[in-house]
Amino acid sequence: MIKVDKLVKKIPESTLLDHIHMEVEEGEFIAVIGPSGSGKSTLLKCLALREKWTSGTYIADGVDIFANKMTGMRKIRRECAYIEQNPTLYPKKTALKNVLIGQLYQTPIWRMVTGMVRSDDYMGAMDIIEQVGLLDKAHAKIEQLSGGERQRVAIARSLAHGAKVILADEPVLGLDPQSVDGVMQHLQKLCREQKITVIAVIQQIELAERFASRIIGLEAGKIVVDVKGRRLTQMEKNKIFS
Ligand SMILES: Nc1ncnc2c1ncn2[C@@H]1O[C@H](COP(=O)(O)OP(=O)(O)OP(=O)(O)O)[C@@H](O)[C@H]1O
Repeated sequence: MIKVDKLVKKIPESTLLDHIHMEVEEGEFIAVIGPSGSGKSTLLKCLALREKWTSGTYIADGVDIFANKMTGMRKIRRECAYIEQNPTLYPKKTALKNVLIGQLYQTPIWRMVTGMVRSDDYMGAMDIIEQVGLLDKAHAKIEQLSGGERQRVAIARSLAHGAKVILADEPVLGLDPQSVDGVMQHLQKLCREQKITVIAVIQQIELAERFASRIIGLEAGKIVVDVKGRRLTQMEKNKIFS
């Protein structure tokens, strides 16, 4: 579904990503791990086209993104959602309103201007809120929600926006253990049940092993470990955190 080949990201002083090759299937839950400064966030931003690539090829669902610039970029913008650590949400609006705002991207302009919400938009947003386990918080304002719940609203908003791939940058950093499990469980469920693809930067190896279907280890901008469906060996951990 996604094929990245020879992705290089350079800045004048150094090479941040060095010949990254990855093939990602629909419904995979990939945890990207690695030491600080190894290029994890840069990788996610490059996949979301928030960072310019120095070179490389990027194919999504058979579309060569850089060869078909306009359609390719539109496809990535629409289908690949980048979720920051502290996602920007409207604090005074409810979880439902925030998700509906995501959905409005797919709504005709006149509806956005008039603010008219169709009942099927409302139902769709509620369905998505249910998928991330926040039905009981749908009418709560963002400022009343915990960090983990806000993360889940951001995930729901990107799904409402039509995302098929969620690129989450440290979605559980700084959350309490219960919220960490809640966010990870819901990401896992989206992959398994909705065939959403998740690529998330996860700092703790134990969490990556418990929830992700695949672990990619980065070190100095290179993929040094790529394993599916199993724990890391001590040797693999040493390779990443040498
Ligand atoms: N736009 C930029 N200009 C200059 N240096 C950058 C830029 N973006 C990232 N870097 C540097 O590139 C390296 C990789 O950054 P990145 O944020 O991708 O690492 P990371 O693995 O996500 O780190 P952390 O775990 O600390 O968040 C770092 O040394 C960072 O300082």
